Amino acid sequence: MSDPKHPSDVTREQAEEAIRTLLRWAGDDPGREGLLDTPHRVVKAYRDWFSGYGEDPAAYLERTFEEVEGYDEMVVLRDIAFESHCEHHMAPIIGRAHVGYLPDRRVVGISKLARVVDGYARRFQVQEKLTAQIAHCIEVTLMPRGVAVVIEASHECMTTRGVHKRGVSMVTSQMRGTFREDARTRGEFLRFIGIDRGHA
Ligand SMILES: Nc1nc2c(ncn2[C@@H]2O[C@H](COP(=O)(O)OP(=O)(O)OP(=O)(O)O)[C@@H](O)[C@H]2O)c(=O)[nH]1
Ligand SMILES: [Zn+2]
Repeated sequence: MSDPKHPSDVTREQAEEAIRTLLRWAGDDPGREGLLDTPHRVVKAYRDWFSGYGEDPAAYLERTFEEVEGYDEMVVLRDIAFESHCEHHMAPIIGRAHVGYLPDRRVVGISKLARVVDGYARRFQVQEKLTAQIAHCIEVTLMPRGVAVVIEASHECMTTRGVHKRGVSMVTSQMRGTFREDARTRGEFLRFIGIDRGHA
């Protein structure tokens, strides 16, 4: 398999064989008509769900605009929908990320913050790690006065299996720089994203 963006030495044939094994292990027959193309489809789906391994999210923040005349307040991108997978069960994590930063001269094209979220989400994740990776990436590349990341997500490993608690969501946050040090800045961010009861 020669895909320069795919950072693995496993061939497509090997990956498809692994899917056939799982189908057999679940109790079905990978040779029956309805399942014949399934390993191919699953491998294709994995390319989509786990495309983050072929990306360097920091690269999205390289292009910045210096000095956006007269603007020195926080920039917030809220409700960034994402899909990820938990590293414990390989089950989907479906959620929304809210990202804010206080620019120090450099601002970034706003879509790039969503690309950073996806670049880390499309990997096997733990929500705390995902939250920290996004905050760290923005912090070290843009060097802003502060960064805030809040993620709300539901974990299918606890809604569709295990404890089976539907409707539960996990909330994580990372506050860096001014957002950590100054309660008013943090409060303003939480108000912007609509989580300001009992969090500030
Ligand atoms: N902190 C944290 N825990 C997670 C995340 N995703 C899944 N988990 C939890 O990881 C834990 C793994 O626990 P284990 O006891 O090893 O696995 P398990 O036997 O399948 O546990 P149950 O899910 O309780 O059935 C579970 O409690 C999951 O709910 C995450 O992003 N962050
Ligand atoms: Zn899980």
